Amino acid sequence: MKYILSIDQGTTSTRAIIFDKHSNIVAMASEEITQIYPQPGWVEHNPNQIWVSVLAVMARVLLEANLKPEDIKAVGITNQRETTVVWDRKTGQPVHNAIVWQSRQTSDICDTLNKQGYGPLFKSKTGLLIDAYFSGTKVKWILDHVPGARKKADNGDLMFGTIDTWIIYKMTGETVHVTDYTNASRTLLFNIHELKWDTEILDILGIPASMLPTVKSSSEIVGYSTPHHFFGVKVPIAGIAGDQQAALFGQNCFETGMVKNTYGTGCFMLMNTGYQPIISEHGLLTTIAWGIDHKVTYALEGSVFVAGSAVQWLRDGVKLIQSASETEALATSLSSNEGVYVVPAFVGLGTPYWDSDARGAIFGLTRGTSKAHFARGVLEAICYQSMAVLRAMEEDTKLPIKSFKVDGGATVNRFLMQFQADILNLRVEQPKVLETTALGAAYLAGLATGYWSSTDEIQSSWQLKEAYLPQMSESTRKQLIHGWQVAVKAAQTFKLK
Ligand SMILES: Nc1ncnc2c1ncn2[C@@H]1O[C@H](COP(=O)(O)OP(=O)(O)O)[C@@H](O)[C@H]1O
Ligand SMILES: O=P(O)(O)OC[C@H](O)CO
Repeated sequence: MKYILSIDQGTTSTRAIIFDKHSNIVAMASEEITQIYPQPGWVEHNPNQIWVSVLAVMARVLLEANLKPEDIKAVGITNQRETTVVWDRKTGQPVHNAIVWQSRQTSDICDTLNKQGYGPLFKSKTGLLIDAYFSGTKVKWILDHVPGARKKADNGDLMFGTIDTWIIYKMTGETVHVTDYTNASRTLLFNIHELKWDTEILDILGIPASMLPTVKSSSEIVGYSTPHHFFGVKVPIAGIAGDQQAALFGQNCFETGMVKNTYGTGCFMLMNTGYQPIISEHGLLTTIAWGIDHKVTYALEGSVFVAGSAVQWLRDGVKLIQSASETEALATSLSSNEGVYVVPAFVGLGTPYWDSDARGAIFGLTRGTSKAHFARGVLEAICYQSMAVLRAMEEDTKLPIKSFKVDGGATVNRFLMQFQADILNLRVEQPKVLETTALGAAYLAGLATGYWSSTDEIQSSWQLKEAYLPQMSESTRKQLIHGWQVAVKAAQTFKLK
């Protein structure tokens, strides 16, 4: 019997997971990644540490599963998106740390580009906003700031990659320089309509095309590990996708109108919008869901910046609780929010509000307000914010929501899931395998190598753990949503400058 090994290189850790043909997890290994904060607002990783962590978790997961390297049919790779590595073609060594997606060090470059009026051009070509989040300005920053980098780049001596590209380059003995459609679509350099690197944008940012990887399908053999890097065996690397897109695939959102929402530090929501890109009028990003057999499926994406991190704030900031799981009992100890709303706009508000100056607020306090109201308010806020993203998707696409599937660490909270179903008035589906990101990459690799024959076969092994059904009356739902909208508006009007 053969297995698929997925590498999930995330912001805080690198994981390797082995799956069997029935989508079961056979074994898992993970390793933390050091967060480097050179200046306030900057976040970097050491690319060599990332690569070593990949080697380590691959070895440990095989050991854990008691499998031989020969038992692995194919490897799938999924990764934190947008994070940028630039390295020297001759030495294979990075010229700078990886600049992480969260890092704001290129916000000045973005401000300038926005002031120059480039926003609409970039959006129409890439589906994205000009923001420090995406890779393009990070590459420019490295070329502008690392001594000698620009000259080397002009001579064709530098290579750029997102984390998938970097891992594959290393795994193939520094021979293969590729990425896939999903990761390319997060760089701000890729034309999502023409499906090629955009020369006009490259010129504006001063990035030579010679640095860029070849863009491949998300499900095809892009190369083989050198035996040296996979314990004596040559194994095909057959699936690549950015982590949110991999989760969409792992959740089997194969049809238009299917949505997944991941509840972690923040929430990432993606909706399959089919074969045509939809440019949002409500602050959503247009992105590539996957490309298979050179046919591309698109998605709309929206994010809630503060979700589980507001629960962490209850625990570590105001110290009202000792563990995240306490919030569930606290929230259910009340029969309603009793008019208390928490707006956790700690870093501004994302989709569809887009108000970076907004700050958090709590409304409706009375002498009877207790920590239960705070806990309930925080959990409710995650659901109201997710609702706002979903409503934006509905308005942009005019599509009915075919399914709403959830994953991520906070989905263990049953109050949260039930309240989400109630507020959306929608069935909320939680899968048995919550490692949907790694599973998505495994599916992509397995499809390319005949391990699974089709998405139909995959669908037959996808298992539902629990479906939360809406139970709230229409009038209560309306009243609660109205309260939230008033609270958000009030939070947005509180500006000290
Ligand atoms: N029982 C719970 N109730 C509410 N939130 C929770 C619970 N357990 C974990 N969380 C939140 O989920 C987040 C962790 O989820 P995870 O998917 O691991 O996040 P990430 O991948 O973003 O690090 C944390 O922010 C934590 O506060
Ligand atoms: O590493 P994660 O799971 O926090 O995901 C990061 C996202 O891909 C950033 O866009």
